[in-house]
Amino acid sequence: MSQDDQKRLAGRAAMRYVEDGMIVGVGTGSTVAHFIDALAERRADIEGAVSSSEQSSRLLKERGIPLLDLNAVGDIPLYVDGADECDGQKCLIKGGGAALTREKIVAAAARRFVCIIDPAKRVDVLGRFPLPVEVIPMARSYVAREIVRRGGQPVWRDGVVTDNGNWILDVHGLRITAPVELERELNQIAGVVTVGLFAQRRADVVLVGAEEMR
Ligand SMILES: O=C[C@H](O)[C@H](O)[C@H](O)COP(=O)(O)O
Repeated sequence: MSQDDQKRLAGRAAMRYVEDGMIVGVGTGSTVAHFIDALAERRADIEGAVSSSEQSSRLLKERGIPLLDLNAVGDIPLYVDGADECDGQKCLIKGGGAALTREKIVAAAARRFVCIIDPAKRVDVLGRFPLPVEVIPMARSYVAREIVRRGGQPVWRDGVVTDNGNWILDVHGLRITAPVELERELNQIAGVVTVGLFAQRRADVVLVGAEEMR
């Protein structure tokens, strides 16, 4: 089974958490694209979707799913999103697609976070995937130096501008054994907008796309 098939199975499996009349928070990425396809089949049953990126907003619009403004809806019952890595405590690395900030906002506003991944994303210790950090452009060099002081090797994702007009540093060389503490610490560096560690608000449910889901 291909990795894309595994993503499709995970995306479709998340539909069991979607209830009639619901407002659904929608993440970003190739696994979420499969979820959006499945959600489109039930678009008449739901109230609409709160999107976490311009990319997902486009997909949702193309499939006729009403887009809702987070400021107008308050808390949302369900958020479905992928991840770049997931450990045994449901802590995640996210932001490989640069959507981490809006993803973190929608996840924070959601009562339940269902994470959809293929098996390659599961790890014992987070950090093999470089940790994305969104930074205010003028702070790039300062934040990079602060990260080096903490043992990381930041690499600027040159040419990428986030939906919020900011830049991304990908931090290599971390072995993240205390994700909550690291998330808190990196968040406090001036100029950091969002750390792609989802540990304080981690997933509630993780669905791993695999053959036995068929
Ligand atoms: O910024 C992107 C997001 O955090 C994605 O959820 C993450 O990169 C996983 O994407 P994919 O499902 O394409 O592997």
